[in-house]
Amino acid sequence: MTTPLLDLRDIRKTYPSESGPLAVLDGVSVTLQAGETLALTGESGSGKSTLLHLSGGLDRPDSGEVVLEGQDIGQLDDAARARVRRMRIGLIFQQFNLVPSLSVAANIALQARLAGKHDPAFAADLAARLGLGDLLARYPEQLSGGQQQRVAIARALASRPALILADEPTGNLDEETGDSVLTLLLDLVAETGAGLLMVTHSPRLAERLGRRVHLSRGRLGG
Ligand SMILES: Nc1ncnc2c1ncn2[C@@H]1O[C@H](COP(=O)(O)OP(=O)(O)OP(=O)(O)O)[C@@H](O)[C@H]1O
Repeated sequence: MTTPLLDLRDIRKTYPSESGPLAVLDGVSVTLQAGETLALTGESGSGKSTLLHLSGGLDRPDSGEVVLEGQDIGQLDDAARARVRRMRIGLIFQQFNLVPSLSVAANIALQARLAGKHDPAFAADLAARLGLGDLLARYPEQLSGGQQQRVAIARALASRPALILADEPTGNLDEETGDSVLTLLLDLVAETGAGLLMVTHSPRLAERLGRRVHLSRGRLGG
């Protein structure tokens, strides 16, 4: 059997709250193979972003394993997890986290450069496909929210990640642009053999991915 790209095993995560510990994830297990696309749905506050953060090694579970390409990244220290993230993962979060002092072109190239994988032709192709070709010399503050979101997507993809983690990646785009950006994401997953775990509130968008799981009361259902 091939090693899964991402294997979440019995993940538990609790946050402190005024009314005592809040068990956000209460035994979550799911597997993603390379080349697969998985939609994660669930009500607001159900723990979708928490699960995405754990999958990307931005946080650690209280218990359970986050196994990326055979390695339990929950066991790694912060520096080692940051390295795995830089080299293997593309993050597209709701806060775009663009660097204000860098141009669009430099923002797009940033992670790929840090990973030693910058490919100018690929970066330019991504920018063009995301409709950013005329904006490369601008700075993030000179962009609309939807344009910033597309820069964040280009940056995440430019390093050719094995795993793409996306939190409402088309949330700031109108329906038509969102649909074409999702098409691009799916095309790139198909072209590069990456895996995609995508949070969405939209059943219509979730329907376009290969598999769907729903998070409710700390557990995953189909
Ligand atoms: N750092 C934190 N400290 C305490 N509680 C937190 C923390 N992060 C998240 N929570 C709580 O955990 C629960 C799950 O949050 P999370 O952001 O994962 O949900 P979500 O499903 O992504 O929500 P949304 O769809 O609204 O983005 C919420 O009740 C939230 O208030």
